[in-house]
Amino acid sequence: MRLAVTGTGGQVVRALMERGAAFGVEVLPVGRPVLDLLRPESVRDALAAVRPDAIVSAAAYTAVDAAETDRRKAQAVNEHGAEAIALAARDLGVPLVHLSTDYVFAADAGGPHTEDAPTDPAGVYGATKLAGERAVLAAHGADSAVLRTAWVYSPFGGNFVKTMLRLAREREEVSVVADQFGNPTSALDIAEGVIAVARNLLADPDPCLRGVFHLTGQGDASWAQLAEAVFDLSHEMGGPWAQVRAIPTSAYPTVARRPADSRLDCARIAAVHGLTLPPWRTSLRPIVQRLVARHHSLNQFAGACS
Ligand SMILES: NC(=O)C1=CN([C@@H]2O[C@H](COP(=O)(O)OP(=O)(O)OC[C@H]3O[C@@H](n4cnc5c(N)ncnc54)[C@H](OP(=O)(O)O)[C@@H]3O)[C@@H](O)[C@H]2O)C=CC1
Ligand SMILES: Cc1cn([C@H]2C[C@H](O)[C@@H](COP(=O)(O)OP(=O)(O)O[C@H]3O[C@@H](C)C(=O)[C@@H](O)[C@H]3O)O2)c(=O)[nH]c1=O
Ligand SMILES: [Mg+2]
Repeated sequence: MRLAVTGTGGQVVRALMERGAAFGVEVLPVGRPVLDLLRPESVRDALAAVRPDAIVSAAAYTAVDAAETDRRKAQAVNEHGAEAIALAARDLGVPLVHLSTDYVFAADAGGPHTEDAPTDPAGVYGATKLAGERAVLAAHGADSAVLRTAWVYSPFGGNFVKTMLRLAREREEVSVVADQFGNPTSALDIAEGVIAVARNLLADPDPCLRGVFHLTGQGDASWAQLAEAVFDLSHEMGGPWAQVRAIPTSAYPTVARRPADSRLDCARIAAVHGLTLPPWRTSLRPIVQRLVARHHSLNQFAGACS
């Protein structure tokens, strides 16, 4: 299977590049400057050029706080860019797997949320991602799966787990909000899920396989619990450790409001696509291991040169 993926440096695209080979999938990253979601007219030809059997839409404007003051760009990428990809997939006659987010749910709604639960994004990022889901389903709903995932971490790009390890090197104590709950999810697990869904779409025209699905790691956490798990694993592996100081959201002001409980119910994708991701703590371990090991080897290198 030739799988075109939008973006080149993002967490999910890099996870797909790493995992693709093991699954017999040729992963073809297509990103800037050739495919630029701010130039929707660039999208169709860029994707057509790699002759994909299926397309994964993994590029997005993901800076949650910056989106609040950059609405036009967030909307251009997350809504109009997503629509351009769906129109291209429709033109090329190939299935589309589009990624979306738990931040489509309201700041104060209780989870776990099913796919049919009401959405009401608290911020611009979530609002533009929700508009993107709708644009994708309107353009190519007959052959698209929208996968809402959450709290993505990986050895790649920028993410909360990497931020926590950096802070643990700098400080003895890190204050982290303990009243926002979600489902931490490994980008490497998402990559495997995306490949499985793309295969199912190619193999079977059943409409039940299309539409919106929730796909996260098993189990939930607060950001403070996730930070604690990162520090404990890191410590066990000889990496940095810090004390987590559990704080309320009110003590950590951010530009964007975030959901207090964006936990996702993943029963539908389990029933329909036969897909369940591992518990987040299981997948976190090898990723912290890689990040700690990478830091050690960088330090050794720096030592050898000084
Ligand atoms: N990160 C998270 O915690 C979560 C992410 N998601 C969703 O999952 C998907 C993948 O997220 P993730 O891998 O973490 O994303 P990252 O933030 O790691 O990477 C963003 C990707 O989008 C690309 N991109 C941004 N702007 C443009 C543009 N104008 N034209 C082309 N490409 C662009 C980047 O390009 P470049 O390669 O050039 O850097 C990069 O590849 C997204 O749809 C996101 O909304 C859902 C839930 C949680
Ligand atoms: C860095 C830091 C963050 N926090 C808080 C702020 C916020 O409420 C929470 C998470 O912070 P971050 O900004 O790292 O995470 P955030 O950018 O909100 O992560 C989100 O990204 C988008 C793309 C998604 O789709 C979501 O699923 C989710 O993963 O932790 C602390 O309490 N202490 C800290 O030191
Ligand atoms: Mg962030």
